Amino acid sequence: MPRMQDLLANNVHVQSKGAIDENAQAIEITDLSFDYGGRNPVPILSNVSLTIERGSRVLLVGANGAGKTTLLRILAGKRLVKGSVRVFGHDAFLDAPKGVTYLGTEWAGNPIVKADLSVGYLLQSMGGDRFAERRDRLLEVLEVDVDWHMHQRSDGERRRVQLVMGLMAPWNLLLMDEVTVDLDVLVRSQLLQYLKEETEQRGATILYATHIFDGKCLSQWPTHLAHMADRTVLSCNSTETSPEYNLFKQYHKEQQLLDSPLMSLCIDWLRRDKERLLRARQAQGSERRLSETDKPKTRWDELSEDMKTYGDKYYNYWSGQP
Ligand SMILES: Nc1ncnc2c1ncn2[C@@H]1O[C@H](COP(=O)(O)OP(=O)(O)OP(=O)(O)O)[C@@H](O)[C@H]1O
Repeated sequence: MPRMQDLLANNVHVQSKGAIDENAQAIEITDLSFDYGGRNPVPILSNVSLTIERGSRVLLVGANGAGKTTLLRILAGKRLVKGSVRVFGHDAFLDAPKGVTYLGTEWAGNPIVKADLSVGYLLQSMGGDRFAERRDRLLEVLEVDVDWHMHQRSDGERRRVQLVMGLMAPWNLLLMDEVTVDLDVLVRSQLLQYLKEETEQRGATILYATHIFDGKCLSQWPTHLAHMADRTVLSCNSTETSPEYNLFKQYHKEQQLLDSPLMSLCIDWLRRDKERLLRARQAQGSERRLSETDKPKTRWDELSEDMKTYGDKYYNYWSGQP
C-alpha cells in the first residue's frame, strides 16, 4: 500500500512549524541570490527584492527558464539561499511558518497516483474528515467523484484530485506552479473563482506561475503582476495601477480588440526580454572575439592564415600537385 507521505513528497507541501506573525507581510524578499552549485555555478537569481501584501493574488510571469519554479520552491522553504526570504515574518528555510502550501507539477508524474486507489480512500488517508466542509466544496468546484479509481482516470482528472488533496487543509499562502495546465477551461475557471474567494474571504495570499492566458478567465483574476526576467523580479505592480497594463487595456479598448490585454502585455514583456538577452549575448560574443584578437599569435595561427591566403600547400605537396 503506498504511503501518503510518499504521495505528497515534494508536491503538496504544508509547512507546520511556527505560528504566523499577524502584522508581517505575506512575502518579503531582500537581496536574494541563488545558484544550483556545482563546479562552475551559474547564477539563477540575483538581487531579487519583492514584497507581497496579504490577500494578494499575484501572477508570476516570465519566459521558460526565468526562475519562477526556483523562486516558488525557495519560498516553500526547500532551498537555503543568500539574502533574506521571509514568509509571514519567518525565515522561509530555517523557521517556516504554518499554512504554506506548495503545489508543483512533479506530483502528476508520480506513479503512485496511478495506483488502484479510490479518491475517497486517498482523501480519508490525508485526514479529509477534519476538513469535511472544505473537502466537499473542493470536490464540487473541481467536479471530483469520491468513487473514482485513480488508475482509471485521465491526467486532467488525476490533477483535479491532486488539487482537492492539496487545497483541503486551510492555507495562508499558496504557491502554485502551473498545476492548472491540464484542466479543462470550465474547471479551471471554477478553480480560479474559488481561489479568488479564498483570498477575499480569508485574506489568504496566492503566488501563481502560469503560461496559460485564457482570456477573461485569467485576466480578471490577479490583483498584481510580477514580471521575472534577467535573473530577478523586474516589477510587481497592482493590476489597477500598473501604467504598462493600463496602456494595453486602453489600446485594446480603442481598437476594439477582442483578445486579452493581459496576454498582449505578457507577450510584449517576453519579446523584449528575449531581445535584451540576445543583445547581451551578442555583446558578450563580440567582447570574446575582441579579446581573442588581443592574444599573441601562435605558430598555428600563422600557418592557418598562410593556408587561407595560399591554399593548402602541404595537401598539394603530398597529392603531387604543383
Ligand atoms: N536542478 C537544477 N540544476 C541546475 N540548474 C537548474 C536546476 N533546475 C533549474 N535550473 C536552471 O534554473 C533556471 C531557472 O529554472 P526554473 O525551473 O526556475 O525556470 P521557470 O521560470 O520555472 O521555467 P518554466 O517556465 O520553463 O517552468 C533555468 O535556466 C534552469 O536551467
